[in-house]
Amino acid sequence: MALKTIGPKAAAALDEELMSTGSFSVYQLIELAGLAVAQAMFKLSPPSQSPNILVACGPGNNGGDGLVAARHLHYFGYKPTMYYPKQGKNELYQRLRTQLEQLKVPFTDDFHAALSKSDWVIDGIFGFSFSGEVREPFPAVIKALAESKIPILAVDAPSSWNIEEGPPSDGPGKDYQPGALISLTAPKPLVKWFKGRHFIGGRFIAQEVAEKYGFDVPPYQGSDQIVEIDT
Ligand SMILES: NC(=O)C1=CN([C@@H]2O[C@H](COP(=O)(O)OP(=O)(O)OC[C@H]3O[C@@H](n4cnc5c(N)ncnc54)[C@H](OP(=O)(O)O)[C@@H]3O)[C@@H](O)[C@H]2O)[C@@H](O)CC1
Ligand SMILES: [K+]
Repeated sequence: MALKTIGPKAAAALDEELMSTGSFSVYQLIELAGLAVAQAMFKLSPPSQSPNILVACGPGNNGGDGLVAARHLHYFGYKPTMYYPKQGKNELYQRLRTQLEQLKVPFTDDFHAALSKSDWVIDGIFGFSFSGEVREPFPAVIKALAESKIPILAVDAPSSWNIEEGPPSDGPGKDYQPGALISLTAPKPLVKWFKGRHFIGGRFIAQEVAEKYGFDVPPYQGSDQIVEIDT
């Protein structure tokens, strides 16, 4: 049976509906999404095996998920390092950054040096609002991710992939195939081209909302914020 997915327009509409009719704040959604990302990381490799996690964050909410995930990773026992070259305007991002700085989580400008010292990378650069060609300063970062042998957990989408059409046929993300992906709330159409371990997170969708948008709430167990599914 084909996995039910939601496209970028439906995903953005769902976000809007959660925050209007659903009365959620973006703070809550990002917090729960980021917690799910951190849990997926723990499931993939605990801090005893891979303490050094490079968290690459973009300017939107995908980056916000990365900032929150890093805070939880710190408390889980990892040593996250942040690469956050283009901070978005929303005041929320500054709050999340300050929370990390207070924990002495380092922020670096040198992505390549940080990558060489990492055990895993979390790709929180672009999510469902990415479109077009990758703009500066991210092409070199995406290229390094595509070429790296270090395992990667992508948040909601492998950054630079077209949300509906998958991996780009050209450009820095041409050969980018991360080993793990966590789809938030529901998989996006690009999962058709994804070959690694696949988790779903974002445990804040009521059954009737999922039905309205045409996807399934996965079978979360106990207090888990994530479910691993077959790709
Ligand atoms: N309900 C859910 O599922 C929830 C989902 N959540 C998460 O939010 C994510 C969606 O977040 P989002 O809408 O803020 O946008 P996102 O994908 O982070 O990136 C957009 C930014 O990237 C940039 N940009 C775009 N194209 C570019 C290019 N070609 N080259 C370079 N830059 C480019 C552009 O910035 P600009 O360059 O315009 O300043 C824009 O601001 C979603 O995937 C999930 O992870 C949860 O946190 C909450 C609950
Ligand atoms: K991403």
